[in-house]
Amino acid sequence: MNQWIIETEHLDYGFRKDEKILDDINLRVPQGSVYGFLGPNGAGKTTTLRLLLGLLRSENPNIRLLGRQMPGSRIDILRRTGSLIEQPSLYLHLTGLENLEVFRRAYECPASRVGEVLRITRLSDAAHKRTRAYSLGMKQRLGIAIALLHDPEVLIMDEPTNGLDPNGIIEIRELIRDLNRQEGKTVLVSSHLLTEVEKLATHVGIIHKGKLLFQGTLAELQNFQYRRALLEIEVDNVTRAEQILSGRFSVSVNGGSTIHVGHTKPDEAALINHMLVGGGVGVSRLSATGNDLEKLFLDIISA
Ligand SMILES: Nc1ncnc2c1ncn2[C@@H]1O[C@H](COP(=O)(O)OP(=O)(O)OP(=O)(O)O)[C@@H](O)[C@H]1O
Repeated sequence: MNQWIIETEHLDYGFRKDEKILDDINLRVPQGSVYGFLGPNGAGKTTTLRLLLGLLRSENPNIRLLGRQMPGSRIDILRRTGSLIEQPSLYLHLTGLENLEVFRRAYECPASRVGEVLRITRLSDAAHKRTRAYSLGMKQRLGIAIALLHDPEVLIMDEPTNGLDPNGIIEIRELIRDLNRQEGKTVLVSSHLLTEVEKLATHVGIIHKGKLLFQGTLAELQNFQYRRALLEIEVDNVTRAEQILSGRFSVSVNGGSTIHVGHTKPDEAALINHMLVGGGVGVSRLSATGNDLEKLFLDIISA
């Protein structure tokens, strides 16, 4: 089978004839990955995920999940795919366990699966509590538990941490990590939070205004970022600092007492500081700019 668990080829979509909400999206989600699908509000994340799941119909559906074509093999695909799009639909007057039991019967899963998904989502202790009394994070985890009932190979989640407090965000992050590493699930998860994706994803796709601006491993994204990173250094002798560093680094003087050193790797800051101080230059400030994903993301979308 193809190494891509989820794949789209030149996927376009518009809600009306003359609009393009999605423009030439070529998603490549590798088997075993946690793929962070990043983009600001309105970028087209939910629309893409709905198309993948057959919840929206494209005229030109070049979509493959698990090596099968959507929507032609929809039933087959959905048997092997779990999803949480927006809020889970729960019966609030029922307990967590009763909710799971309703869906378990509907999906015709073995009875033993309920206890397993409660354990995986760390809801065993709350199983007998009415879901009305669940926190938002617990409701999300129960939604994920429902999505896991039929033991899918792939999980597709749309902004599962939206609206959660920091603790709830950490719990969902840990759950996704466990699902990937311990349960072997490939996970496609959308988010508008770069910091979240950075902590969680092995692969990243960045979407903006319906276009996929970047796709690759997290390391590739970070390499791209380092090429753009600058070290900003405040020194007491700009001329001397430039002499010391320019044989080895790309240095520019930024007026006054500040120099910029480009193309530095994260571990080179200490070496640069050492070289300057060793050469008799006083360093009063040394900081990395453009060295976080947030900045990189802004660079990409404004390019
Ligand atoms: N049912 C619909 N009818 C018409 N336009 C829609 C519909 N659903 C979404 N859109 C539009 O499609 C674009 C992409 O929306 P989408 O929900 O896919 O973005 P998103 O990246 O998921 O953002 P958000 O996080 O805000 O949901 C937006 O401009 C949105 O207004």
